Amino acid sequence: MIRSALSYPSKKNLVLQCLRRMSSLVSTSVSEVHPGVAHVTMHSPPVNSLSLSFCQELSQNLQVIHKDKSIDIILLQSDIPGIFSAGLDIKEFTQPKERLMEFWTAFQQLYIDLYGASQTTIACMEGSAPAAGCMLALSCDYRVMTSNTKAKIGLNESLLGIAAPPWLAQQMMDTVGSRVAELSLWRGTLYAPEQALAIGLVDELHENPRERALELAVAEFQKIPRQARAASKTLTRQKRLKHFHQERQADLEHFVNFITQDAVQTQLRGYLQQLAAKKNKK
Ligand SMILES: CCCCC/C=C\C/C=C\C/C=C/C(=O)SCCNC(=O)CCNC(=O)[C@H](O)C(C)(C)COP(=O)(O)OP(=O)(O)OC[C@H]1O[C@@H](n2cnc3c(N)ncnc32)[C@H](O)[C@@H]1OP(=O)(O)O
Repeated sequence: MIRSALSYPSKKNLVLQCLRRMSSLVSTSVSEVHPGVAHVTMHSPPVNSLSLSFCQELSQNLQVIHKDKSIDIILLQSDIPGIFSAGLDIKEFTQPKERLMEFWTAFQQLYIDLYGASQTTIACMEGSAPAAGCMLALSCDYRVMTSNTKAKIGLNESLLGIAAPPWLAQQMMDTVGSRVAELSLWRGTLYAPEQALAIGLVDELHENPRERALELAVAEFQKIPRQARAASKTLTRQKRLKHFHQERQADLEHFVNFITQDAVQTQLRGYLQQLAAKKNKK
């Protein structure tokens, strides 16, 4: 589905046009909402879970935007009410080895494309962001979350019988500090907005995260010279990315070995059943 949210007469932008054509196939759309500011909107019902194709598409869109010098701020959002992203598509974890490898490689690439973006990125969270949904938010430079207490954010992997990969755990540590991250990781805590703000997992709460993110982008962030924003990001993220590239293959092997264990597969099937049971009770 294509979003044509061009709300002002912008100059012809071939890259964005190309993105819109690509986006018409699947579940992300890109639109320029203000000069230099692009919305990347996730719309993969019911819950924006990150399947192989969704990861690949989001990455592709980000890669095209990275090359577009006219865009210097990306606002990542969802158009599904109450949901930012439910994290990785759990059904992907039960696939054969070849597919698991492709899936994890696409997820790693998404991390590189979002965390490593030279543009300023803002996560506009109007709903929940568990696990890899939280990874998307942590990879952005700034996080605005709804104040609606139904929304939750955090790394709940342990409750599925798995653990976050080291690079995601590191993002959490970098954001909230080692001890809070450590407790959050083993407890699998999902935080309500006020709690998330209190520990620094999000930067702001707002009734309307999209409106606030656009205001921040235009009134505050665009006033800081673009090259200075990008250089500051490099200071804090380059070392992490370099390490990630060195460990990427080992991370892939570790994931496949871990996720294919019988005990882990049993836990994951149980978790999927819990989700289905919860839905049937509604
Ligand atoms: C050191 C070891 C390293 C090795 C690494 C190993 C593993 C990788 C580890 C970590 C990386 C990241 C992992 C993940 O992201 S795992 C996913 C975690 N996500 C969740 O736990 C979220 C689960 N979902 C929910 O809590 C809720 O659905 C929601 C998001 C709060 C929304 O609630 P709502 O009430 O609106 O919807 P429903 O619950 O009714 O769901 C609707 C529909 O969607 C299906 N669904 C929900 N979430 C997922 C999902 N993540 N994947 C696949 N499907 C999902 C749900 O089952 C319903 O489906 P149905 O067919 O019944 O309509």
